[in-house]
Amino acid sequence: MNQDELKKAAALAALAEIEEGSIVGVGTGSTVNHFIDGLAGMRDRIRGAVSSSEASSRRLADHGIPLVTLDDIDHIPVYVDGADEIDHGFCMIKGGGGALTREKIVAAVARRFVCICDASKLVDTLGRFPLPVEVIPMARAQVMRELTAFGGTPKLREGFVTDNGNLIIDVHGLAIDDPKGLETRLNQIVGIVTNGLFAHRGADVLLLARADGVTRLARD
Ligand SMILES: O=C(CO)[C@H](O)[C@H](O)COP(=O)(O)O
Repeated sequence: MNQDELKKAAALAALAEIEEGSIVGVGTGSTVNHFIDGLAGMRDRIRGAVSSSEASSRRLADHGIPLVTLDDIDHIPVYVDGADEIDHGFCMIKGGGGALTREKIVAAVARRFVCICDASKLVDTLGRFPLPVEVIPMARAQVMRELTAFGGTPKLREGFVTDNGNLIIDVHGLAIDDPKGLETRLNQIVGIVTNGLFAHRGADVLLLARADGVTRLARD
């Protein structure tokens, strides 16, 4: 199985996590695209979806899945999303697709976060994947100086603008031995909208695809 086939296997396994008649929280990325395609097959059994990006919204709409906004609801039973890295405590780095802010917002409204990954995403320590941060454009130089002081090497994602009209800076070389602490400290930097550490709100369930099948792991 290649990596995309593994992503698809994890994504389709997540369909079993969806509650009948519910609103589904939907993340962003190539793994989630497989999930959306699978969700289309059960669209008559859900009320609709809350999307975390324009790209996912378009794909959901193309499948005829009704879109719901957070103004219309007060909770989501299940949010399904991928990750760039996930550790054994279910803390994640997300934002490789640049949708981290809306992903964090939708995840915050969800009762359960179901993370769908191929096995290459499971790591002992987060940080080999550069940490994305979404930044207000006028603050970019100052934020880069602050991120350098954290010991990382910040690089602007050239030619990329988020769905919110902001920039993404990818921070290379961070040793993330305290994901919750770093998430909190990065949140203090003025000009950063969101950082890609999902540690305080980590995953609750991990569906991890390997060549011999998908394993369901639940947080204690
Ligand atoms: O956080 C994300 C998008 O902002 C994605 O979940 C993450 O980048 C994983 O993407 P893929 O499923 O394409 O490997």
